[in-house]
Amino acid sequence: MSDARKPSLTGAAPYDALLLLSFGGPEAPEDVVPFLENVTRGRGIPQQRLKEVGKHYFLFGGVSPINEQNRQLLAALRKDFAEHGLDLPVYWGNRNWAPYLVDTLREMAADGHRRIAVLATSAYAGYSGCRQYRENLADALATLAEEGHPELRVDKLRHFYNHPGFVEPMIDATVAALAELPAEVRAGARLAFTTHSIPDAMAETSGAPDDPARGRPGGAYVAQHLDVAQLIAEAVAERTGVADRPWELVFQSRSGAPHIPWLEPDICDHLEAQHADGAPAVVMVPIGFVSDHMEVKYDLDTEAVAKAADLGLPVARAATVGADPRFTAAVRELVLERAATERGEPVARCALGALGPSHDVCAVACCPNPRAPRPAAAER
Ligand SMILES: CC1=C(CCC(=O)O)c2cc3nc(cc4[nH]c(cc5[nH]c(cc1n2)c(C)c5CCC(=O)O)c(CCC(=O)O)c4C)C(CCC(=O)O)=C3C
Ligand SMILES: [Fe+2]
Repeated sequence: MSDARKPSLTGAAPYDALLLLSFGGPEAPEDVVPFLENVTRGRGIPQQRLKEVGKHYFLFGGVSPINEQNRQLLAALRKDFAEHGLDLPVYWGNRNWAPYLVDTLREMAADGHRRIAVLATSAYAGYSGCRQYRENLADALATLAEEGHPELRVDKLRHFYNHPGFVEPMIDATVAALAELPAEVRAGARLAFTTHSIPDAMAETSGAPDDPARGRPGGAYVAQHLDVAQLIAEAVAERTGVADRPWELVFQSRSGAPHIPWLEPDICDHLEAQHADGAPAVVMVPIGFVSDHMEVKYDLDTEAVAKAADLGLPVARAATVGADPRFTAAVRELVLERAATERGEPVARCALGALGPSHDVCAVACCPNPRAPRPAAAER
């Protein structure tokens, strides 16, 4: 640990609270349709796709695992902070379901909080994972200002995709998933790193205009995922002694109209191609997600697993980070790091891989809204 880092990681001032900001999901069958309406309002998702996605939720009793996972993360963060003497209350609010962001911010204001650090449960750059959350924050702040709290300030913490507290648990999970495969296919098993597909155009413009990850094909979204995939593949090679295990970044959970290009290949097409190519087994590693929510439970554990069974291709799926203690420690470090920065103190930023630590404050032109420009919070 560098000298610049140690003395500055002493307190959360100027922050007086942390907000865990997430997607939200339905918790009962009657929640499913209103939830999907919240998600897709004004976003041009075909009715047919909505019906289809509704079925995924009904298959699980209308309950998405995401809220329970966020409750667990919230509890784990509170425990981690308490154990490390960090006296910083942690709140939770969502974009698409209760507890709604605006209600949580109202509660935070009523509790006297004014300067709020925000952790979005999305590790990478991009409109859906970053800017849209900042637009949601701007909307909520506007409402709170009308209600007599114009003084609230929110700072979104930097992208954590390349933080060791996010990457290291995924390395362990990949090694564990390999061990679940029949012994005879383990050494030959290939890795399929998966993330949410997004429209090509959204991927192209993801990140800051001056981001080192930009200026090459794919934009920041793909470049960041490739960096993480490379890190995990290298570490897994070292841990398993298999040096040349093939890996690829693939995509899942495509929605949107068929004529609009989204990132490919899809995981199911990829499994088919791998099988045809003679792959003895595939481990799916969902690096795009922080918990085993519906995109993982349905699109991978249900749909992709069924596809693999049809093909007779052995597959295993690596766990997501969830509430791993290394991840909660990383969140604490990110809060303390940003707090020190805001106080004007020097601080080293922890990051693995080739791209370096991400920016603290997004540029106004970061990850542009694909539909129409809208105000976003936490930008310069
Ligand atoms: C990049 C990205 C992440 C990863 C980053 C992050 O984690 O934030 C993510 C996460 C999630 N996406 C989720 C659910 C949905 N996403 C949808 C639709 C869309 N996602 C998109 C992108 C992303 N989405 C996009 C470009 C659309 C098209 C419409 C639009 O431009 O907005 C739809 C509509 C129906 C459909 O699938 O077509 C649903 C239901 C859930 C909750 C799961 C649960 O309930 O457990 C989570 C965590
Ligand atoms: Fe999504």
